[in-house]
Amino acid sequence: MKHLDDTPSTPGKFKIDKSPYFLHRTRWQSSAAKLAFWSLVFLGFIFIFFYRSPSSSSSLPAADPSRRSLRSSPSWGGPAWEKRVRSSAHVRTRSSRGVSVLVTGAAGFVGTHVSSALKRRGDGVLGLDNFNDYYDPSLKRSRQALLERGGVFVVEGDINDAALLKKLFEVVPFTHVMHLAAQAGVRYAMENPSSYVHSNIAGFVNLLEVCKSANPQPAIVWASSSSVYGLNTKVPFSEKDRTDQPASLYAATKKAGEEIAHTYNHIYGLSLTGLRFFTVYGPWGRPDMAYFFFTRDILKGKAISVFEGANHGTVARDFTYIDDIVKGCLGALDTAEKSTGSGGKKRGAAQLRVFNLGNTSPVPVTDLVTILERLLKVKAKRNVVKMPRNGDVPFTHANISSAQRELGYKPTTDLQTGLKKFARWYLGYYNGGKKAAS
Ligand SMILES: O=C(O)[C@H]1O[C@H](OP(=O)(O)OP(=O)(O)OC[C@H]2O[C@@H](n3ccc(=O)[nH]c3=O)[C@H](O)[C@@H]2O)[C@H](O)[C@@H](O)[C@@H]1O
Repeated sequence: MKHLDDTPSTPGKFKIDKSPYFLHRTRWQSSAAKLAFWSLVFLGFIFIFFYRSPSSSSSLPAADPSRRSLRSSPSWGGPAWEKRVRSSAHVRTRSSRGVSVLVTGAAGFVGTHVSSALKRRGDGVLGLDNFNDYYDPSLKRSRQALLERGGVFVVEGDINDAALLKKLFEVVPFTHVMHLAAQAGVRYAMENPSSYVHSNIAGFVNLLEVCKSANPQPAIVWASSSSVYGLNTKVPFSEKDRTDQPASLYAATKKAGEEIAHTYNHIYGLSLTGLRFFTVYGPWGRPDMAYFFFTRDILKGKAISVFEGANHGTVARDFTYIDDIVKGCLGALDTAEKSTGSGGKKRGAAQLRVFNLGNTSPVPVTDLVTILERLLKVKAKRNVVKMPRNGDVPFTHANISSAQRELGYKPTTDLQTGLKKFARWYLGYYNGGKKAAS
């Protein structure tokens, strides 16, 4: 699989296979032939309906409510589907270290990059994504198309769908789960709080329930967030610092995830590693993030709001480039110890870890805008406004010594270099900025 930076990425460039075929005109010789034809079509429909119906491929009783919700979700199941699942999750590397990973949120920004990196090195990867419309789903579909060309099948489904998750574990004994599916975004939590509870808490618990019962249990690496440091003022943020003052509901759900991870590790022996990502950016990124929509608005000539802190204080972020984050994720998977339970029973103490994955050099948001202006060759229309009370924190700064020591994590991309790669991708994907991101 090619590296994601090098991939031609304009949505219009994805070619739909158009196999040449010919329509043969058939002259019906008799009405008996017509009758036979339509009877066959009818029988074909009946066969497809029963064969592909999930209810025919699951052993759960019909009264199970999770199965009812399944009826409204996209269809899954059946031998052809299982074959695709198995083939995508098949380990191709000759090394005995090859892993078979279920990546949730695979059509998301980090999920696409991690899935692609795992596949490139020969690991088995199966993606799962619900393709929700928090941001433009066509970007997620483009990422999916990219992954599928590289041999990664992305199953369309939700982490709250227990029957689907169980089925996936029945088909593939995943050694690892890379759990990246989440409701992201700090500010949106004020608009749609329940979506955070649904994905980041209920969905996570549902996934852990299935993992704890799986035999063998997988090791789980999952995305926490730098936002758990909340109102902490001690810098740089270390994993030992307090995280009991979240400033947003988003942060609170990620913090809750860390506590939930502790519980499942303690009771069931699940091996769990949480990664606190620090403002990840790069090609194929998230349109809800500032660097992304600043780029869109600068190119459109639209004014952008640049936040400042109290008393004209600087607002800064420890922006971290996606390739560095991917290396951290792979380091976490490679050093994850096996879970110790089986079939829901703990047999010994299991690994429980949390790491900062940041860049260790915070950059003011005003500097981010200046770099974008230089790269896009367009002057931004800046409105400097007081940071609204919407869950944002004034600055982040990671201490990464723990990840360095345990995962071999060493970020190497500064903001200037990373944004250059992002801008190149953005201009290619959105046709020189003429086709604006939504
Ligand atoms: O590191 C993290 O844990 C989090 O990083 C980002 O959250 P954030 O750092 O707030 O990233 P952006 O929303 O892209 O904001 C970046 C900076 O731009 C500022 N900003 C944002 C929006 C705006 O209109 N103007 C503006 O100046 C923000 O205050 C912030 O300092 C992600 O959106 C979260 O999902 C993630 O968990």
